[in-house]
Amino acid sequence: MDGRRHSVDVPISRALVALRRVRSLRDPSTNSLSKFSPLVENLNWETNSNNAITLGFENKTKEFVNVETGMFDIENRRLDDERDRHGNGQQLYYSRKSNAELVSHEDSCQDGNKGSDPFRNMHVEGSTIGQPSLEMLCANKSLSERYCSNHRDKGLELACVASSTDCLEGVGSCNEPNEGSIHDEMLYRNRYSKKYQNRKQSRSCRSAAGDVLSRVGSPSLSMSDALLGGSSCGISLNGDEDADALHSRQCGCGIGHCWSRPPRLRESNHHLDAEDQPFLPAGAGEAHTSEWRRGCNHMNNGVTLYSESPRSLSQKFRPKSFSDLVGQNLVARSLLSSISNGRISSFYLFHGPRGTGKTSAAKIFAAALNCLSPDTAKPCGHCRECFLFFSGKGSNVKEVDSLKVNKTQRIRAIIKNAENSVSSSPFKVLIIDECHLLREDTWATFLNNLEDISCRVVFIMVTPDLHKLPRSAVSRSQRYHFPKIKEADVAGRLGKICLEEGFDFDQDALDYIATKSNGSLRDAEMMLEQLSLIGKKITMTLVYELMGVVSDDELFDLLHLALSSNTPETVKRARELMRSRIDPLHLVSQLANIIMDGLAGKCQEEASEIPRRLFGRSTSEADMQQLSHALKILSETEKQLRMSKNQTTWLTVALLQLSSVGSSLDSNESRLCIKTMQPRDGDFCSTSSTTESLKHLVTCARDSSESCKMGMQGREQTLESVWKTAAGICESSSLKSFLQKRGKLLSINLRQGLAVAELGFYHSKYVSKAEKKWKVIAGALQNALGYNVEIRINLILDSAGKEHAKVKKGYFSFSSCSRRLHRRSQSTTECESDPSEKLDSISTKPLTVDKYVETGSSESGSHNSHACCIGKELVRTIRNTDGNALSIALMTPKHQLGADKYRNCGCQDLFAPEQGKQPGCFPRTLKFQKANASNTSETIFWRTCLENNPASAVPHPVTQTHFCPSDPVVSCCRSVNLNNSCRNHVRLGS
Ligand SMILES: Nc1ncnc2c1ncn2[C@@H]1O[C@H](COP(=O)(O)OP(=O)(O)OP(=O)(O)O)[C@@H](O)[C@H]1O
Ligand SMILES: [Zn+2]
Repeated sequence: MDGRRHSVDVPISRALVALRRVRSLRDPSTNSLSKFSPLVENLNWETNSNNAITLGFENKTKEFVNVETGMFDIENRRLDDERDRHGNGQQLYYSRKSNAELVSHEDSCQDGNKGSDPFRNMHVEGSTIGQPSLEMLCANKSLSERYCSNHRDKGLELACVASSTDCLEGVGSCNEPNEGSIHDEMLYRNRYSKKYQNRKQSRSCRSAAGDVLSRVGSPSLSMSDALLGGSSCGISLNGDEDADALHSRQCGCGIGHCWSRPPRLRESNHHLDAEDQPFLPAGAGEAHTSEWRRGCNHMNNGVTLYSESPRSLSQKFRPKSFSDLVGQNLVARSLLSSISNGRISSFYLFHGPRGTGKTSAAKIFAAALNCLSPDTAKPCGHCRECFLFFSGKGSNVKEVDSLKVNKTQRIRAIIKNAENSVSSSPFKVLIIDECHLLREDTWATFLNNLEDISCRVVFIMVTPDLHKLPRSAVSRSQRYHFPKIKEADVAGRLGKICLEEGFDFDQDALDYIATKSNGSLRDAEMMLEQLSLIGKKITMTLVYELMGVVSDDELFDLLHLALSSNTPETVKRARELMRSRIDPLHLVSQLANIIMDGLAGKCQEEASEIPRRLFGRSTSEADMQQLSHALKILSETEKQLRMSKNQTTWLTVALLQLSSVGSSLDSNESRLCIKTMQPRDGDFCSTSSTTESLKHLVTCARDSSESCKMGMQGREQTLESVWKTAAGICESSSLKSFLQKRGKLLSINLRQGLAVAELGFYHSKYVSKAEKKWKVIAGALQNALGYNVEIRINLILDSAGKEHAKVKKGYFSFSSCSRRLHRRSQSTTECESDPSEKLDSISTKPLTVDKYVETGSSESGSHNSHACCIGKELVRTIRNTDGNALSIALMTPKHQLGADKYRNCGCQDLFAPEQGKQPGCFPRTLKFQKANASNTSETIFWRTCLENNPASAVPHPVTQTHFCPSDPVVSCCRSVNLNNSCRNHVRLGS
């Protein structure tokens, strides 16, 4: 029997009993299982053919993997060796014992539990653990049949099919009198998992065995896990406040001094060597080991080491060799050749987008560094080092939680321990994932020590955010960039996975997933997994449904309607889509993608079809312009949608604007519209496409062209619907009906997150009523739009300058005052980002029309000529930088008033005193000073931009209001700079 593995066929219940006994073998003096740790470590489980599980108490052995069977094959050697050293100086030996001795051992254990220390005088040697003895130990033999099944057929080394409760029943029958049952233990642990953490420290041995046992009860338990319950704890948790749940599962051994035991049989017991020295200091944390192991049952060579099934496709198909790494050939080649050339650096930095294989590559590289194979294809997966690594038993490679090493002492200790623990293995490798989370001082300590680190210690830091790392760290590392994985590679990998997993699929669907994965193979695998769980064939429709995106056909349809200004249908279709499933943000990005493809069609053959599908004919330069304009609008809209609560409305607004530039249906007329929009020096200067479009929206309202009318219809609808929504939000029903009947939303102008809403009321008394309720109205609009709102309340006059009950379409509105409502958070940010916005945010106070200054300008022929396209009469309002209306200029002879009016209010003609001109007679260049204005920056200039008299232009001070009556749209530019171009502007009327 010597030199053979000693395994006995024993039903699982008995095995549990045996383990339970082990659990009960605490050293009463130290509450530690240390003396028996080898017993636990060397438990060997196997299935046998008669529905039983073999439990073997092994001696320390020389072990290797039998590649054919995929099993551990352990050559037992008698270990007449000192296994442990008890605290009282007595030595504990064990190897084989007669059954009788074993029984007495058990008895003594029980005795021990009753108070005496059974180990003190124990000397177990040369005994054979046999079935009879275990049967004697097992209280309930019949349970064994229930709990065990033959898993060899399934290629599993060990899996207990019994539920954990069942297993516990069996165990329960063997409860020691003075120990809580495992059931209790688990309940306790479940309920008080936190407390358990602390408790664990004091009674680590007991919980360790408990761990082993509880995991035996789990259907997903792997043999290796059971074995690793002890051996995987490369980190001693003793005294570590950071002990985490992972450790409660993994590091069950709690055998504090198993690390400090002097190494024996170094060559033959490699994985024990690993434990000889704590590679990491207490609390450094070891992460993901179990995850790594979980994925290890699909090694390249087909060796199945673990029966536990991986939790996800990602885990299952985690690359185990450089050849498994997809799309990172350059990195793989470089790392391999550094190994073959023996040029190993002590600090590697793997960076790149998420899910591109950085962590996997780090592990593969670590394994390759220690691989003993003479081949260049490393890691081989066969040699002892590879086995230890992939089985999770080795301790030469550690993955460290960056949050847990984030202390100067810790990182120092890690380095020190790594140095000290260098053993027969070529390298000690530390992988620190998410290393951008390390603090500056941790980095500093690390870098300071880097020079002195042994050449056999290798650090691999992994991060997706290189820019968050200190420059000094980056420059001292061997840097490897992991680029996004190409779509074709992702699709190829998905195809392989599908074939291997037996999924039914359409290649189109996989291609689409690849496109959507943004170069992250993990994202693609996750998506594939979700789709596979639906249990149908993986098709495009399924992908669309799951992703909440619309099909290309639907997209083309919608885009075609929008671009051809088919307003009613566009609105209808957009609503349908958004009502059904689509996320507006998704839709915007899909539309943008199609347009980009269409624009790329000029150079890409396959994409050239897109404009054709959109415009229904071969495309012109104008179409391309329209597409690029549409793209701008969509990109603006995307930003707005992120801030908006009312995404559907804004998306509809955006769609209706897509046709606003150079509609292919009616490009000439449309260009007319655009022409009126062209900003000139000193006029509008916003480059925002949305603002442009909204200007256009307003401009088109006055334009009689057919295409503009079509667009107008949609815009009116949208404004109406926004107004309706806003009115609906008002609580008071009288206000609701007042707003609906007496007012309307004339325009909305978006500007840097602020929606300037022009409201029109048909009578001055309504205007004053609206004035009184401005806060409620602004609040309602803010809710409806999801923006900070500035409202401008306008009196709508008819063409004869009279107030009237109903406004005619296309007529001009007159500004009277302005209010602004800011959401606090946004206004703060805006103020910080843009000084000019500070001025805006000041005006959160109610604003009043402080002075009306009327001035005649009859001699200005250009006024009238331009006014004709907006109505016969024109009133212009001048506002100060706060948006307060300072003056209103009525531009018709009928309303001409003498200069005395404005003189009365503190305004004066700029040149009149010097040039002897009568105030009011020189309307081209006038200076209005706000009454009682103490701050000269509030000086407002009103300049008529008569092209035939440029000399009338005054030099612009830094802050001024600039009117340009030659523009049919009344404009007020604030904060005009010296170059005569606006930094900011407000539209006063439309
Ligand atoms: N290049 C790749 N080749 C093969 N599989 C990959 C690759 N990249 C990612 N994967 C898959 O994605 C999973 C996660 O990969 P990994 O953790 O290595 O990515 P990562 O770049 O480190 O991501 P993160 O930065 O989020 O940690 C792997 O288990 C594997 O299934
Ligand atoms: Zn190897």
